[in-house]
Amino acid sequence: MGMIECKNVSVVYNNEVEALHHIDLAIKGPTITGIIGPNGSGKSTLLKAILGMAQFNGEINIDGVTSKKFLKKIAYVAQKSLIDLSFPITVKECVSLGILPSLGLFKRIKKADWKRVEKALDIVGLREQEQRQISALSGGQFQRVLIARCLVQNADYLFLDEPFVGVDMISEDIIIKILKNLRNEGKTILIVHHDLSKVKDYFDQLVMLNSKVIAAGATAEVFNMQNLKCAYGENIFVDRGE
Ligand SMILES: Nc1ncnc2c1ncn2[C@@H]1O[C@H](COP(=O)(O)OP(=O)(O)OP(=O)(O)O)[C@@H](O)[C@H]1O
Repeated sequence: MGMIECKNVSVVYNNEVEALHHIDLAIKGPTITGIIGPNGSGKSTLLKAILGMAQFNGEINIDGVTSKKFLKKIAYVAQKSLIDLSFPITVKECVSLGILPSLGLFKRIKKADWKRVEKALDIVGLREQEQRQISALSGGQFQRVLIARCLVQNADYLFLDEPFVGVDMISEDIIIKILKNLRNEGKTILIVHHDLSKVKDYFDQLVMLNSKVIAAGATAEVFNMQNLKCAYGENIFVDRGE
């Protein structure tokens, strides 16, 4: 239980940008695994490939089964920039969307489900804000709403893309504590992350990317100067014109 395997996975966008190059990985849960690497190194693409949102060559299995059959078991929070905050919906309604994947077509949300929504709002500390519009929240509060939605979904796998960007320290602390609890309950959590200062505190495993896998494994073994230089070496920024 809790094994994500990528075998010889490559992703090429528009026949020209090779975002991932022959990725071989085995991530064993329960874990909070950080995916780090410079801009454009394929971090988001790796999550999207596992989720079936990016076309790939190679093979991706979860618990030994092709990942496409697993989509219901993965809760996913995309990069914040991709989410429409102006959508007119309350905090509580937004969290209740996490119930939909497990709900049959045209079935209504039951009382017990609303209780789960309320419990999730308690955990992220937003119960008192449940009737507010999401557009009125701070970045950190909104990220907590998205975490609450994942809690309601009760997925075995949780993928978060840059969850701490534009998030205040209090929210970040609340979120990381929740994630550590989830890991301790047996979940497998993958986080795309760019702030290297927190890596040792947050992640028990790391995948260091630069289109290829530079290193992967326990944070204590992978997070060293040699690997960092290999992943973040000067040339990559120049090559990509950034
Ligand atoms: N939909 C797309 N179409 C074309 N090219 C894409 C697409 N998505 C990503 N790319 C390119 O693929 C490469 C990897 O992108 P990706 O977003 O996976 O990297 P990243 O490491 O998550 O970057 P960042 O840290 O900037 O978010 C980049 O060169 C990017 O420009």
